[in-house]
Amino acid sequence: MEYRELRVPGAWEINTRHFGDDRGVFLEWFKGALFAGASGHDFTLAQANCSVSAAGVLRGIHYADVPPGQAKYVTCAKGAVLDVVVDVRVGSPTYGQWDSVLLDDVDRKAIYISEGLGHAFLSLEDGSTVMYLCSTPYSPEREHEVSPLDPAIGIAWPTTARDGSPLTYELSVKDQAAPSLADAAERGLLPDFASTTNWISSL
Ligand SMILES: Cc1cn([C@H]2C[C@H](O)[C@@H](COP(=O)(O)OP(=O)(O)O[C@H]3O[C@@H](C)C(=O)[C@@H](O)[C@H]3O)O2)c(=O)[nH]c1=O
Repeated sequence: MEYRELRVPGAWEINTRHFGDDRGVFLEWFKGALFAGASGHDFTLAQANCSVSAAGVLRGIHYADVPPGQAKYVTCAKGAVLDVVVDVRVGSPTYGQWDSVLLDDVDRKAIYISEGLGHAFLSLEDGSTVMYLCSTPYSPEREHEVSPLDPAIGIAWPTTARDGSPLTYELSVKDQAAPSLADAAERGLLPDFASTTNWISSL
């Protein structure tokens, strides 16, 4: 396994090692001790999620109030998604910046998104199946969203699917109504960088 910190500090790309044989393939996509050693983040599993999305489905940008926040360790078991991390931590040196990792059933990478960061993904194929481990249980009243199409963030979402066909973005009603990053900041909805990093280092 190889770990690479992304342009947004607190987010990592994880490259997995594949063992292929006549039966198919085997791989480890999460190893707690190795990951903690590489990243300094001691990930404790509280919940595991799965979502299945048609091509063009765009979920996010989502984040949870810190503390405790919700760290996520994400992979794509089937299909392909462009997975994006956005720095929504007010006061962060990389505030408003984003980075992405292609998660698919070929490279079988994973991405880690620490507490206080925004997370979104776009499905590039029908039936894309995203599996993610969460550090805290779902708490709807503590979960927030920022528009994934906010031009000030400027995420370069792909316009074509894996097979080259054009994509029409499909967002939930909640995500369609999500504020811009600037609006969320003005309304005091965003995590604070200093308290987030203090909280993580106390874990
Ligand atoms: C996220 C979540 C949703 N739900 C329910 C609430 C709702 O009825 C239904 C669909 O929820 P949502 O529309 O919020 O699902 P979705 O838009 O897929 O939300 C997810 O997006 C990605 C980008 C993330 O990072 C996740 O943490 C999560 O926020 O599932 C749970 O029961 N548990 C959960 O952990």
